[in-house]
Amino acid sequence: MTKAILALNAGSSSIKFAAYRVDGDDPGLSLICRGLLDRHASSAGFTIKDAAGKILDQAQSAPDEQTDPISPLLPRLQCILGRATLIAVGHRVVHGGAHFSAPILIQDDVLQRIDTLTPLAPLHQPACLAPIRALQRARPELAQVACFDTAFHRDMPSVYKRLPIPDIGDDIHRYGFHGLSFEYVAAQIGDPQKRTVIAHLGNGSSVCALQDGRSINTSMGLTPLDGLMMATRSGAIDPGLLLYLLESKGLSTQELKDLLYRESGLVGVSGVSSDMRTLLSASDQRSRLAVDQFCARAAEYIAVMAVSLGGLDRLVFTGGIGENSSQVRSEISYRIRWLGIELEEIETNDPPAPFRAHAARSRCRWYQQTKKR
Ligand SMILES: Nc1ncnc2c1ncn2[C@@H]1O[C@H](COP(=O)(O)OP(=O)(O)O)[C@@H](O)[C@H]1O
Ligand SMILES: CC(=O)OP(=O)(O)O
Ligand SMILES: [Mg+2]
Repeated sequence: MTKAILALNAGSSSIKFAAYRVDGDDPGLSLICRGLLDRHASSAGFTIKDAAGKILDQAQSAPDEQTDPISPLLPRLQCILGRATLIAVGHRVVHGGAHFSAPILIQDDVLQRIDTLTPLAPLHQPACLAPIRALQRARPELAQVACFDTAFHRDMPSVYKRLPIPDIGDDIHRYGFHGLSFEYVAAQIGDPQKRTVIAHLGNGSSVCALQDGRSINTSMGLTPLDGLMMATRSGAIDPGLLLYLLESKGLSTQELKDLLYRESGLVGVSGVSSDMRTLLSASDQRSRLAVDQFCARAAEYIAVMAVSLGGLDRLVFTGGIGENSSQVRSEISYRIRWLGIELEEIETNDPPAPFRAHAARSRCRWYQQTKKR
């Protein structure tokens, strides 16, 4: 029997997935297909491509992703898998809280614990849980495994992990997110002795400082609301503003949550869109300001990470914006040119695919993860 496994990454604006054939007993994996289910209103739909990038299946309108994002895709996926039998699914789960710092087989108690973390990641935990529950109903025989974004940051030193507040609970500290992405990039680029900052710029954005291949600091904290300005999230903001809005402007907790998680960031400043593609092609002042602010905040946090590392040897861009927008990469790099880095695009096979190096006239090397959808 040919076996296959599915990897699912439920992000805040998309679900990405990839199916792999499990080859032999010594588990080698070969990519069968990969896909993207886009939740943006302007580009909603899904695409499935084979390993060479050829489109195998496509539809314009996204399935009802809130209630059941994945079941409508299953028969289409099975068609592509042919006679290969799907045996397991690995899920990216954004918050692992204090309980989970390694992948775990999902059983009812695990599911409940993941759900209790919803207040700490309200855009993400429900988006991660929906496909897990849908697959439990549709394919109860499948093994489902949760892999946590927070796990990569578990050994951050106390100076960056601790929140500067009194002790109010062992589980209240900075966690950091996008860990699966950072871990993958770290493995791909090698040379762990280099002081490296990875900028994951997507619908959610964060940066990570890597020393000896491990996370020592990152811009997100207890929740994925901290740090950089994002598509719909404010990022770090004066905590006094929150008290003022609650006390003096009469906002309810729900209104405040919506404001910070869904109505701020690129969409809040531009008043137009949360999608960087739309803003880059717009010419109005507010869209321009939103892009400038996004780049300025990203540059500021890269500099913060460089302080944690005591310098910077290498900067890596990844995520939907980081991979695809040379304009954003250039604008950010211009703002941190004083760190002694210049952006010069060169193509090289070193480091290995899927990275393309941008390098390196002075002390820093730049990488871009190439499009592989
Ligand atoms: N060519 C592009 N230029 C600029 N931004 C892009 C481009 N392609 C995708 N993006 C941005 O990437 C974002 C999605 O990032 P991604 O990391 O894929 O999302 P998620 O956080 O949901 O996983 C989109 O909202 C869009 O703004
Ligand atoms: C943690 C986070 O912000 O994830 P995403 O980029 O998928 O929104
Ligand atoms: Mg993402």
